[in-house]
Amino acid sequence: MNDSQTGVLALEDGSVFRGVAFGAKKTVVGEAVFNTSMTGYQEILTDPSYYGQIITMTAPMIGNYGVNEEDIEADKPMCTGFVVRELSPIASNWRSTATLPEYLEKHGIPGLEGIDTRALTKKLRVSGAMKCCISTEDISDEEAVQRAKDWEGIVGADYVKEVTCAATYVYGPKEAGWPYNPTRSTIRKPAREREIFKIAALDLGAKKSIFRELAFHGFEVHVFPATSTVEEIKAINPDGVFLSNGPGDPEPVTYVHETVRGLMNDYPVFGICLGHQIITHAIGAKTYKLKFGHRGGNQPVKNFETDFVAITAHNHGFATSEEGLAECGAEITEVNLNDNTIAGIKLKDKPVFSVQYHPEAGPGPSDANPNFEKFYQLVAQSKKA
Ligand SMILES: NC(=O)CC[C@H](N)C(=O)O
Repeated sequence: MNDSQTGVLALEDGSVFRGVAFGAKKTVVGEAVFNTSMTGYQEILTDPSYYGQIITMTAPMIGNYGVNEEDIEADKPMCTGFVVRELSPIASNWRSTATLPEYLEKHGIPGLEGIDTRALTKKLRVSGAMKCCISTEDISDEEAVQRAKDWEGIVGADYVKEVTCAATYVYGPKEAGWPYNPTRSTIRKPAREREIFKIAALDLGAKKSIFRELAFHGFEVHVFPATSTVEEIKAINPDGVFLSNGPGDPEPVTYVHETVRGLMNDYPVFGICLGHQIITHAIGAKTYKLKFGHRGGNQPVKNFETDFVAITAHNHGFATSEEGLAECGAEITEVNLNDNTIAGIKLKDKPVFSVQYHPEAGPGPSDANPNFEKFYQLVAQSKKA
């Protein structure tokens, strides 16, 4: 390590970690969060829900299999910065087209290695998610701490408008490579010989794998920008409505709450993560910021309707509040067994349901995948009725 390689990570509480710079040469500020997934760093980097965040991976070695053209949730990395304990000196995989540092450099994302990620994670667990600055340039510890403190933070900011699509597009079984997608390394059982339903999806910062799963289950997904109006969505006469994941605080995006309020009475609705939090607000209930959030692939969720526990993928820093939920017409269907936070809700008198976790995984276990089939059946039933 020489001086030009030293980088710094500073937290708003004054803690400073020094490490080795990789990726882009830059100074950035964001929310420090940690992800406990063992693999899937490329999906994590490109998940738009990480917009505004500096991700620390708790797995001790990252970068071993490089990066490829397929395992992406968006066309470029969406997080603000990336922190690892040890960057693998070798990137080895038959699908790999570049190394992790090359990829981050190309897309202007700074990375740090050699950070004591265990100490950092413990700090975040005790104190909660914190404002953070990482720099791969030559700045002092004091300046890095000051920059972290000066950052306005994620609460109250609308990040959805930064990551939603610019125009409407269609992603159906055909676009997903039906009957199977030969560019994916796994051949998926498609929605063969079943009726294809047309759904409208509000793109709040959607992961590609969610639309892929919807398409594989028999949905032609008409993707709409987050600012689309109720009239624009109703104009395509959809069979159902889907609300995607997305970054930031669910509370300030009131224009999305209103759109969903205007659709909820007329269509079956399914929401994932931010989509779940948006349904919460649309019915008049509340969300709150979790201390340090859930990010990883091993979160146990109990479903009261099936009595099953699923191991699920999570990436969220906010959660639905139990307060006032029943009065607003919702029922809790699932809870996270680690901390009893709400992991799923449904409306008592409407075909509307949502989950806080990620049934598409990407990366993570597929235990919760049946949620997509549940939505398909809900749409099929309401079409018949
Ligand atoms: N993955 C998501 O959709 C995240 C939702 C929201 N931004 C949160 O952090 O809670």
